[in-house]
Amino acid sequence: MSEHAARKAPPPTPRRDAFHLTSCAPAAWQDQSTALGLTDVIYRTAPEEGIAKLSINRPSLRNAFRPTTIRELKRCLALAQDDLKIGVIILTGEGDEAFCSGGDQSVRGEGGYDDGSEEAPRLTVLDLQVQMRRCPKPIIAMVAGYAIGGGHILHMLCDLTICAENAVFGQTGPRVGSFDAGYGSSHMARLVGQKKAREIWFLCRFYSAHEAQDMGLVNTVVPLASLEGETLKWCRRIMENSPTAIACCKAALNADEDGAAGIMELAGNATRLFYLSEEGKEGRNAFLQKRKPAFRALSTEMKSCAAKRCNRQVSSCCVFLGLCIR
Ligand SMILES: CC(C)(COP(=O)(O)OP(=O)(O)OC[C@H]1O[C@@H](n2cnc3c(N)ncnc32)[C@H](O)[C@@H]1OP(=O)(O)O)[C@@H](O)C(=O)NCCC(=O)NCCSC(=O)CCC(=O)c1ccccc1C(=O)O
Repeated sequence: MSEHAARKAPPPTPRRDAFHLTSCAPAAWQDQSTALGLTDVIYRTAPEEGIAKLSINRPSLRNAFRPTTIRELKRCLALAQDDLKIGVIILTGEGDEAFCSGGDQSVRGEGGYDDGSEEAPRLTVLDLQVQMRRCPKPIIAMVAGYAIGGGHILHMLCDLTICAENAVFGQTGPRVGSFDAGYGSSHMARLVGQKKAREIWFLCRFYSAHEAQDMGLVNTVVPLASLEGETLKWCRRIMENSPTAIACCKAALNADEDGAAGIMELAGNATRLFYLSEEGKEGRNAFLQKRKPAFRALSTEMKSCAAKRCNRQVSSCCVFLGLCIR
């Protein structure tokens, strides 16, 4: 085997990781689009499996988005986020030609995109980007064909990207008089590094699926015919794991890039978990019962020393803080 081929060969799957046994079978999708009155997006769910699929439905325009598309994507993402049965969300485009070719240039007006459906034309895709970052559930981009411009940024903002061999990635902003100075720049640089990010933006070249994988833009490349099966396999594996741990991992991985808003997401998870604790509930109960809270008297008889430094019984607060009061 040549040195190059050896470098390219996928590492053997460790035997104790049964990922290769996870099913690639088609999902039993339920199409919710008609009930929701959608025109630009198809919203499907497989509730038994906990998977939702949002698909941009403008294939004749390579799935370019207009304000209506973004509004529908935001609505469907909110539905998937709030649906307790859903644990993982796929974002894709209808057809094999394109994931998304970015903003629909035919409705690009003076101050933003304007298809007559919004009061004030603006760049509503930025709201969708923030919503994707804040969604506690993993979002997987399933990319066939072109992911270009604002469409490329949407795939980058997904937590994972599974793409077909026919996928093509790139920015065209500086060619068409646009740029994304937000996540489209900072997050790209985190994914591919500063030099490569400058190359992508300054040259507006297109990159193949394997080039994108080598740059760290995508997680895996599969034959087009296997794209949905492989994506479902990743979804099913995620669904086997702890949703709270995954939500906290996502918030943690976003936190440093998202500043105070990122820390807030992570900290919100900590507060929610604290609400579930005896100590958290005691504060609420004491207020409602108009008495002084007895935080330190809680659970002393129930918990043994987590630090295993003594055989004493300690309060839940000491267990959490790792304190051992001798
Ligand atoms: C994607 C292509 C490379 C595909 O090429 P090809 O397969 O040969 O197909 P075509 O014949 O070109 O296209 C078929 C048909 O679709 C129309 N079309 C394709 N893309 C668009 C589009 N983006 N807008 C409108 N129409 C589109 C095309 O005109 C054809 O129509 P016909 O009537 O049949 O002729 C190629 O299509 C291509 O290069 N497309 C343009 C890609 C592009 O430049 N996109 C816009 C980039 S800028 C952007 O997305 C900004 C987005 C935004 O809102 C934003 C703003 C500010 C900050 C951040 C953002 C953000 O993050 O998104």
